[in-house]
Amino acid sequence: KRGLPLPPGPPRRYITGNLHQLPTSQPWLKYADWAKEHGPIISLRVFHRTEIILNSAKAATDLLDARSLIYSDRPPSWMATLAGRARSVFLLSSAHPWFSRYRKMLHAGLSRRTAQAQAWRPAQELQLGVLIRGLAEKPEAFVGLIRTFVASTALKIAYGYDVSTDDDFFVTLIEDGANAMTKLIQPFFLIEIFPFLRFLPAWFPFARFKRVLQANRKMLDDIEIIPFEWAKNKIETGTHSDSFFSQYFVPSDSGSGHGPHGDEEREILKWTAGSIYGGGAHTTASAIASFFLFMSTHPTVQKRAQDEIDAHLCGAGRLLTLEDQKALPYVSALIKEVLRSAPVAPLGLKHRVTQDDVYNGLFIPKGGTIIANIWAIAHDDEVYPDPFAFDPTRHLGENPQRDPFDLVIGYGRRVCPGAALAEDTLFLAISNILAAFTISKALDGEGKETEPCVEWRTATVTFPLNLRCRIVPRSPDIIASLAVAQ
Ligand code: HEM
Repeated sequence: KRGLPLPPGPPRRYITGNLHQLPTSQPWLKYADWAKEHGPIISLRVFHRTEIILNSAKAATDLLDARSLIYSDRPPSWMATLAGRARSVFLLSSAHPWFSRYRKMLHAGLSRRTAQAQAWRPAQELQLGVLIRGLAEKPEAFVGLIRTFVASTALKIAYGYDVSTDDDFFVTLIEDGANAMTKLIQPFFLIEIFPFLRFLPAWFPFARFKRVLQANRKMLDDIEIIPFEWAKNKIETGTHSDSFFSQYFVPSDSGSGHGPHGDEEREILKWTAGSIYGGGAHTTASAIASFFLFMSTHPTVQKRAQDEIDAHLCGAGRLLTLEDQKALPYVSALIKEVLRSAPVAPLGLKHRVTQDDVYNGLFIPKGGTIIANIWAIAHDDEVYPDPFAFDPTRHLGENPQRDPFDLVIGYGRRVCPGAALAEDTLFLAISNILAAFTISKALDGEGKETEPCVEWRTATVTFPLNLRCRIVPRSPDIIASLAVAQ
């Protein structure tokens, strides 16, 4: 195998490889350009590390899905290990004995088919009411309202916790911890290339990362520990409400839970419950925010979706529920088109291959990092003709184009365990926002429409940049029905 060529890619320098060419802004665009030049699978080298980027759905599913047994590991992150986060759901090695236990627990707790998942409906619908009322009262604050909606949904489902205000204690705790982690990892990336640096003593001049880590360690640990202790206390005092946490913490002999039996199971519950906010909040917020942007730029699409909803509701001023989904195919197609046009995680999360492999005559070396360029896959004109047109009808009819949902939620044994929950939350939020409001371009000081910025932030989970819209109520009935329900 080792005699075969690596996937092609841009020319490298002798020692540093492609380091000088790594794009710092929206790297998925540059990778897609390189794929046009070199083919759908490209490789980059940074010092001695190889990164393989898969830019087509076929390559991603052939390798990450069909050969998932060897393609589902994560590249080790020394900074994350030093920060005590190597056991987080997102980073845990697929070879670790806890890996399948995490996956099983999340699958059972979040999958749509289980009875447990039905228990999340009231939480989703309650938070939805808060969102719609908030949009009616303070439309200019819509970005904050979206963030509160997803945070409240995630924390209610994970721990049974009610988010109270905009500066909620748990949300601030988790967000500050996650921001600190991002800031910690980026500037010290050399430790990932030269792991021996981790042995430097903290006082050593080049070991500033160790001192910074030590200073932040407690804040990072608190992300999972404080909600864990809060939820545990609620159960012990009999004041809890049903949640993912309570289902696994309440003892199995009580008849209502699956109770953890020891320290190890509690530790597993700590990480899995923590991953619901970590995996679900920013991703769902990103998709809802992109929906607002596309509605402001595509009034005809918005009108067609609203007409479909109005015809279905026949004047009944009520909230739409998941039972209405089947009757609203255009709205469902619109949601797919949002996820395709603006993939929430344009490069997914990195995988690692655990054995030497060969694909189409190309050598994929053991230990190589594998990246699915989800953005390129979702904009591949062989799968989605005219890929930059925002057109929900591509997902309708007898021969719909490939369902983007299957391509944007990751691959193989790492596929997103919250996908069904995300799909339900997005349907509830988007269909009801369309029923109750019309979204258009923001107005300037003279009352004229301004052109929106159609760009997304460079991050693992992206978000529209400088998002501004005008939101006007169109169904006072729906908003009023919420007040009555309250
Ligand atoms: C629009 C919404 C969402 C999108 C597009 C999305 C997408 C993704 C992607 C691309 C991955 C990486 C998979 C891979 O490595 O191949 C992932 C992982 C993950 N997602 Fe989601 N996600 C969404 C919502 C959610 C929700 C609501 C939750 C939790 C309730 C969640 C929890 C997770 C977790 C825990 C992982 C890590 C899985 C692992 O490493 O084994 N996600 N998601």
